[in-house]
Amino acid sequence: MKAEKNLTKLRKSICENAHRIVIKVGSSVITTAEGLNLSIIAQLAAQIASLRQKGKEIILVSSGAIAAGKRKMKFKQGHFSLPQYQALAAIGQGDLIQCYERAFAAYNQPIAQVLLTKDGLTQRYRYLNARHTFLALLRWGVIPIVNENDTVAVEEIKFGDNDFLAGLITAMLETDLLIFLTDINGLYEQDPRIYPKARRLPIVEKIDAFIEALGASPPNKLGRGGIASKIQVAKEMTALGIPVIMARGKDPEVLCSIFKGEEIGTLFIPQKAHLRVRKHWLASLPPKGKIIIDSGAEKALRYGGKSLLPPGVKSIDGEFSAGDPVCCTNEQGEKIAIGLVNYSSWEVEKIKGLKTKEIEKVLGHKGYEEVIHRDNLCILER
Ligand SMILES: Nc1ncnc2c1ncn2[C@@H]1O[C@H](COP(=O)(O)OP(=O)(O)O)[C@@H](O)[C@H]1O
Ligand SMILES: N[C@@H](CCC(=O)OP(=O)(O)O)C(=O)O
Repeated sequence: MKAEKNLTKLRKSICENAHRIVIKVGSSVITTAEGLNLSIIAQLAAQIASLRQKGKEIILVSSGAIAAGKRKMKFKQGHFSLPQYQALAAIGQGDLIQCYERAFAAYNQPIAQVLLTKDGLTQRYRYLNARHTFLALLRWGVIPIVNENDTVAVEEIKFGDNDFLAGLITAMLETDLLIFLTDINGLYEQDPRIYPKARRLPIVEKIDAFIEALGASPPNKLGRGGIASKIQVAKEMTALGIPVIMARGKDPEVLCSIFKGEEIGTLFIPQKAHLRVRKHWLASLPPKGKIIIDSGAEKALRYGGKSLLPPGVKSIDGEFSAGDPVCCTNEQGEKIAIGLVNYSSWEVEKIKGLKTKEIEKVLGHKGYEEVIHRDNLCILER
């Protein structure tokens, strides 16, 4: 009873404090065998509009273009080649966005269509452009409605594309919460299609081997990645400190219930303090010294989310102890990041430019591979 009460409290506090939220809607939620399910779309729009009115920032990642394309072309279920799926997505995307446009217009809620590819986001300037565009939309109170740009995304269309895309956007925008709306009320301890008596897991504290093994079940006909991609993304997000909720999107009040803290679906608990909060704190620390890094390390830190390793260190400035905050700059003196350093200044002086495996030989001990671990680094915006 006490545990239940605590769980409700936890859910409530996560949802109440979540300001920026990514909601991913699977094809299984908004489509039927005949095409798009307009009443479900209307239902979701009503709930999302009410979250907006409460001041929440929402990014909606929605599948459904392929199903809409099939309806338009009057194709029955059948087998399609990859280019045909891509063509169907291109045909259906317009319809999908039109349906959302109409549904949100009822609440005077502006929306924007954003088509992305995962690999596009790994390129530095595209990543930054996408981030800035999203932030501009959110500042204007617009709901970005995102889908994979299926025409160019060959690999992605085959496996869990939008689940991963939702994860990428969640991390890119330092979102407070990711919600997967799918056709089932959360994660079950066994595949419920095979074991109808399987129990739902209301909470997952850690994504361990048992939870990961649940991902072995194949997706439904309409879905792409199935439960596996959701578990994988939940693992990545909770490691960043972002909670994830998985629930049934067709339940008429699903989002309202989630935000009331009701015990529905599965809550994946974050593994540490929210990245944004922690990084905010890091950025506020007065640096004790300076580490000058080369252009390869600058790129790895800024755009790769990587740790700072000894080979990337060119020189140091000032004296600091292990655990102190230090500022990383490039060779032109531009500040790149602030982080908590694993080694003292004299140790960094000795291991700078070396390969990681040489640390022990030079220092006589190797506590860490990284000079600064990425979890302890806050990249400064340009
Ligand atoms: N352990 C499990 N718990 C919950 N659902 C599971 C499990 N194993 C397999 N599934 C299936 O995964 C499906 C959800 O994945 P998917 O079809 O890809 O949805 P979406 O279209 O929302 O991305 C559910 O319908 C469910 O039948
Ligand atoms: N981009 C495709 C979605 C593919 C996809 O990820 O589907 P799902 O597993 O249902 O989220 C479409 O719009 O149909």
